[in-house]
Amino acid sequence: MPQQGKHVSKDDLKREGRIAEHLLHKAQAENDYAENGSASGHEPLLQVRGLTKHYPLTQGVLVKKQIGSVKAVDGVDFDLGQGETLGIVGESGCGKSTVAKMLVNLERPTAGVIKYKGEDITTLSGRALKAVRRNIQMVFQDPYTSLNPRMTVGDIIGEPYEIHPEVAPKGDRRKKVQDLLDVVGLNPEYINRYPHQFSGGQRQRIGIARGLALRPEVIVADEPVSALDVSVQAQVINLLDRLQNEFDLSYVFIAHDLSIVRHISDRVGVMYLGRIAEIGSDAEIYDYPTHPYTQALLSAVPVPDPEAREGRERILLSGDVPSPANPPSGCHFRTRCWKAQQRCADEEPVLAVPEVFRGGDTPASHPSACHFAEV
Ligand SMILES: Nc1ncnc2c1ncn2[C@@H]1O[C@H](COP(=O)(O)OP(=O)(O)OP(=O)(O)O)[C@@H](O)[C@H]1O
Repeated sequence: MPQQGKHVSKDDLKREGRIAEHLLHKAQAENDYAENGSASGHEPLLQVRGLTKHYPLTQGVLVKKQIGSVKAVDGVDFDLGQGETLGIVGESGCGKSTVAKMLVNLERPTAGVIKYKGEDITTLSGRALKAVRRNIQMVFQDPYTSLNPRMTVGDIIGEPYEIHPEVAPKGDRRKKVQDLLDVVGLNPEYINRYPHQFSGGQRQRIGIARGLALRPEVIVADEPVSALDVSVQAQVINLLDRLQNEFDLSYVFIAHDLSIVRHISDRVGVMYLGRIAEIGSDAEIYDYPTHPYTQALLSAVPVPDPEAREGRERILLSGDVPSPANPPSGCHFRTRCWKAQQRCADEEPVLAVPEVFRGGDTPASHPSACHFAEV
C-alpha cells in the first residue's frame, strides 16, 4: 500500500486498483466455490493433471537402444476456465510447445490427463477424438513456415472443412472463408492470393482465421506474435482479444516473455524445465511473485516509468538451463537459485499455495513450487 506522505505514482495507483480488483474476484470465486464446487461456478473447460512427455533418447544406427529420455514436460497441472486466457511463459526449451502439442493432440502424453469438459481426451480415438479436436484448435508461431506456399489463402483457411465437412458443406465454403477473412481484418477479395503476397502480420491473421474455421471453444496459441515486428505484435494481440469476446473463446497463450502475455492473460503459469514453477492471476504473478525464477524473469522486464525503475533490483541468473535429459534432482531450478539449500536437492517442491501464505487473504497466496517462497 502507498504510505501517507510518500509520493504516489501512477503505477502505484494502477497496482492498488489491480489488487483491489483481484481481492474482489477472489472473494467472488470463493463464494462460487462454496455454492457450486468450482471457482467459476462451472467445471473448467480444460483440466490438465500430471501432464508428462518424455522423448526416448536412443543410440545406434541399425539396432536402436534407449539410453535415457528427454523430459520435455514433467508433470504439469493447470485449469482453463470458460472465456479465460491462461498465459504460459518460460525460456526456450522449457516444454511450452510440447504442452501445446499435447493439448491439440499432435503429441500423445507419456502420462497424465487432459480433461475437456470433464472427459479425458488423451484416451479417445476415432470419431470421439475427431469431435474433440474440432473444439481445440492451434495457432502456430511462425506465419512464414506454417502456411503452405503453394495453396491459396482460401484453400488454407478452408482446409479444416475437408476433415470436418459437417461444419461447412462444399457450396458454403467460399462464403465462410470470405467471412473469416473479414473477421480477422483482411479483404475478402484476397481469397485467391498466395501467402507470399502478404506481410508477416497479415499471414498470422490468415493462421488465426484457419484456427477459427471450425468455431472452436479453445485456441492454443503457441508464441503467435514472437516472429512479428514489435509494431505488429500489439495489433495481433488486439485482434485475439476482440475475437475472444466475439466468439466466446478460451485461450492458452504461450510466450517466452512475461511482458507479452501481460496484456492478454487473466492468469499466468511460469514454466521451468518441464514443470510449472508458479501460477496465479496476473496481479498475483506480476505484483506478488513468490518463486525466485518468476522474480528473476520479472526483474528483466523493461519498466517505462523511471521512478519505478530506480528502486528495482535486477536479478541476474547464473549458468544455463540444465538439459531436460538430465534435470537436477528435487527442484529443477535449484542449480541457478540463490536461495537453494540441501532440502531443494532432496525434496521436489509441489505446486501449491506455500504454507506461509496459506489462509491469508493476500495476493501472495497462490500456487508456487518453492520451499522458500516469499514476496
Ligand atoms: N520430438 C522430440 N524429440 C526429442 N526431444 C524433443 C522433441 N521435441 C522437443 N524436444 C525437446 O524437449 C524440450 C522441450 O521442447 P519444447 O519445444 O517443448 O520447448 P519450448 O519451451 O517450446 O521451446 P521453444 O520456445 O524454443 O520452442 C527441448 O529440450 C527439446 O529439445
